[in-house]
Amino acid sequence: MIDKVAWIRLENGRILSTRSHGKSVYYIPGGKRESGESDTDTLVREIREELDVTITSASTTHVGTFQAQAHGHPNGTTVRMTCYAADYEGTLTPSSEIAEVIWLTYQDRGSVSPVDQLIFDHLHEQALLD
Ligand SMILES: Nc1nc2c([nH]c(=O)n2[C@H]2C[C@H](O)[C@@H](COP(=O)(O)OP(=O)(O)OP(=O)(O)O)O2)c(=O)[nH]1
Repeated sequence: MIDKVAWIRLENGRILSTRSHGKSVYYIPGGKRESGESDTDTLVREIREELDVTITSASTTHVGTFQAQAHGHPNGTTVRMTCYAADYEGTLTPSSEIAEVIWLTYQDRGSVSPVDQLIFDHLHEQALLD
């Protein structure tokens, strides 16, 4: 089980997503918990690493926890994404490992990983994602 914390950032009915160099599938920003870290610790650290902005810890709101086959891993490897909405400070600036930052809608569901498809379904049902 891969344990990840992810940032659900919705603006104008679109969700902030990233694509790493050499990949064709978009990911919701976030990453793996390191030992002893809280959800918020992981979220703040990973989002600073990926996008050079500071998540406002006090604003984090749990959106849901979703799990599915981990993209790019052998069959049977599961990724669990604990998802939070949160405000941030700074200017979104992709790190060198990120090729593209993009705002996706539900129409892009076919271009995201299996766990993100579950998240897209949830957000669309809640009328948060266009
Ligand atoms: N961040 C993120 N990871 C995702 C998403 N969807 C999805 O299947 N994953 C998967 C991809 C990998 O199969 C799995 C774990 O990735 P990995 O173990 O290769 O992660 P990594 O070394 O790059 O670690 P990290 O930077 O994310 O902490 O997480 C997503 O939307 N966002």
